[in-house]
Amino acid sequence: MLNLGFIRLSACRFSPFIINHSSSSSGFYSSQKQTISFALRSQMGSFTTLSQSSSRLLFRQLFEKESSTYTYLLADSFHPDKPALLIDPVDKTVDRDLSLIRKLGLKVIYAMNTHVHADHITGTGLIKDKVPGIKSVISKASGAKADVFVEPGDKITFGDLFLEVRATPGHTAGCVTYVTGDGPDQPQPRMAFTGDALLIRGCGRTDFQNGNSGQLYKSVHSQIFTLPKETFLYPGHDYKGFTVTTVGEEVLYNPRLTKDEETFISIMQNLSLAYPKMIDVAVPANVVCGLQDLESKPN
Ligand SMILES: N[C@@H](CCC(=O)N[C@@H](CSS)C(=O)NCC(=O)O)C(=O)O
Repeated sequence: MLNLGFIRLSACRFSPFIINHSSSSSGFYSSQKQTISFALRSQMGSFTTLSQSSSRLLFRQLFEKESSTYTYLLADSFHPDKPALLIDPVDKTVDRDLSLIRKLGLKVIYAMNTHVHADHITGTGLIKDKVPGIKSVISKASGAKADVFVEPGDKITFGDLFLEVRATPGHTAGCVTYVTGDGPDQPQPRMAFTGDALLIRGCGRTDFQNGNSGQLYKSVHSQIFTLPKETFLYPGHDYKGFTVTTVGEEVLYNPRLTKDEETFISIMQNLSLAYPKMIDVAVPANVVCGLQDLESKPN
């Protein structure tokens, strides 16, 4: 088990305002530790609280419109270095993302991918060119190049916060979901960055890159649906304008994954989706960290 850092406990401060994540929208700021006291929770896991601690976790959901991809920026804003990471950066929006990171005074230490993408080129290679010392991260099972290879159960630490790695294969063999830490000083409710394993009211397709519908069904059920129902789920894409969901919502309303496994496999076999337009360019680039034209550069 890899632990990429040291986790320290820290004190919490409390500020009395109301936040309702169930109606949150893109770019909303998430919190570090919402207290459970005075909380109202529905069956779907939407969550309203009348008090919360001030924000250790700085969180931004960023969008790349051509591929409808979400990139996520997370940082420990209480730590003196403000260490930050990006999940699933896109080549076309690297300058925007790095400019935001500079403006917020963050030090980005990891550029992470949930999997080898087929529809866009990762921004990781460009970011490595522009940010000295940053480390690229991907799962060992992906077979792609990176500085750090993660496996299920590993922790990725940034300041006093961390992400846990869960294997969610099926869209690709190496797909992982990054979940915020479990513990009193980690953001509550937890947040899971599901890549293309789970989409809002959908899931990743399984018809290329060693996709496997049965594996996707089992991994989502065992690694995502077992999280607390109020856990926020942030997908790698959305094609309908949605931004966030919860475990509770998807367990009730996901039109594919609420079915039994046999029906799910049949649904997936009959999706008849067009192949991603960029697949022949994107996959070869992404297995080398988006650096296919820069082979002399480090990964
Ligand atoms: N039209 C887009 C690709 C759309 C697509 O296939 N999305 C993937 C995730 S990116 S590989 C997917 O799994 N979709 C599932 C679904 O149900 O839509 C393009 O040409 O790039």
